[in-house]
Amino acid sequence: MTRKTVRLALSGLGAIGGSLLRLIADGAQGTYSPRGTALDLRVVAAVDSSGAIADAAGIDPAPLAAHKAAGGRAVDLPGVTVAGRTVADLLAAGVEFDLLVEAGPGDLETGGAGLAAVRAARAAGLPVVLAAKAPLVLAWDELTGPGPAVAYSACVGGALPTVTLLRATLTSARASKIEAALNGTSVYVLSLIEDGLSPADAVARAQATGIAEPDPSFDLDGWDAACKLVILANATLGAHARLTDVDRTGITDVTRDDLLRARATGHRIVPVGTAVPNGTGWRLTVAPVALPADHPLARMDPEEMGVVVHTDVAGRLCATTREPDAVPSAAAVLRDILTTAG
Ligand SMILES: NC(=O)C1=CN([C@@H]2O[C@H](COP(=O)(O)OP(=O)(O)OC[C@H]3O[C@@H](n4cnc5c(N)ncnc54)[C@H](OP(=O)(O)O)[C@@H]3O)[C@@H](O)[C@H]2O)C=CC1
Ligand SMILES: N[C@@H](CC=O)C(=O)O
Repeated sequence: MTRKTVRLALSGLGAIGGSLLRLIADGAQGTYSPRGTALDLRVVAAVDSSGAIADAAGIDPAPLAAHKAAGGRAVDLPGVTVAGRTVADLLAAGVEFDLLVEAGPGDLETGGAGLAAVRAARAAGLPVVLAAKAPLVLAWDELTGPGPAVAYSACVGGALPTVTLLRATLTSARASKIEAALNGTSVYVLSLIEDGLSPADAVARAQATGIAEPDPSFDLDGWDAACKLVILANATLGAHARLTDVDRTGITDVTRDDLLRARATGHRIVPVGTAVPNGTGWRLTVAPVALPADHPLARMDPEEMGVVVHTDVAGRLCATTREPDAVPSAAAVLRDILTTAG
């Protein structure tokens, strides 16, 4: 049997990065890639807002996760070498790794440190697994074009393999409409508001689970859902869409009265990203929509996300995922690591 050590650099050590470290520490990956290679995952470098650290022998993932969960800075972890501030600094310092995981914050204007890290890794010939969506949305053609692999399933609905599912379905069918409720925070927050929580308390609850973005307006104003819709449409419909193509309305104007009134008429207001053909391309919208109560996305529980694809010959496909915290998305990152590196 083939056995392989995969040296990881992990950029971003928050909800996703920390969950991933714990999954690796627990051996949750089994030890096999989908191709049957036995993999030993070794974290040899890590980056947070304090800087970049490295240890060629491997940074023990459990103590690093515990150190971060306790509010520590990566550069203060005992026994590691500090190698600058960024992934590019790691590479310039000669730190060797086989794959970059990018799980830092997203900057939708410039791509920020995340896009810079992805570019540095790929320029060095290294594949990348993304949890951060901004690099992909801003540089779709570049990151999905020639060059080292970029895997991104965690960017489009956590552990729900939306891209794989839609690509398989659309191999022999044409989509007439895609509906995607893939911003878990908005679904959760609206459910809590409907239950009587204030918007501020509902957002605080979402933040406590680890699913909300560092800046929750990224969720509440529909940016995260718009990113996911762009990625989904580009990956499965060949849409060549950009963020500016999405007609976007967030959930901040939805009141408890709106939610209760919808219920009283047999509907539920759900934040939905929709793609429908508009002649030559696709019209993309993100907005809270009053769906009939028997619609698959209206039947989701507060911790679920889901996607529905309406097709010409393959029927209507629906899939949902229940994700009460960041762990399932970290599992999606792990799945991409095993698939890419194995
Ligand atoms: N949370 C979730 O459920 C999901 C999140 N994502 C995406 O994953 C990414 C991370 O999300 P999440 O873990 O929740 O976010 P967190 O805010 O929990 O963590 C962000 C991490 O990035 C670090 N960071 C900040 N600036 C930099 C920088 N310049 N270089 C490297 N690291 C930096 C932070 O450092 P420090 O610890 O020092 O503050 C922190 O460790 C986001 O892009 C998000 O959209 C995708 C799927 C699901
Ligand atoms: N903030 C996002 C996290 C995953 O992408 C969400 O709420 O779905």
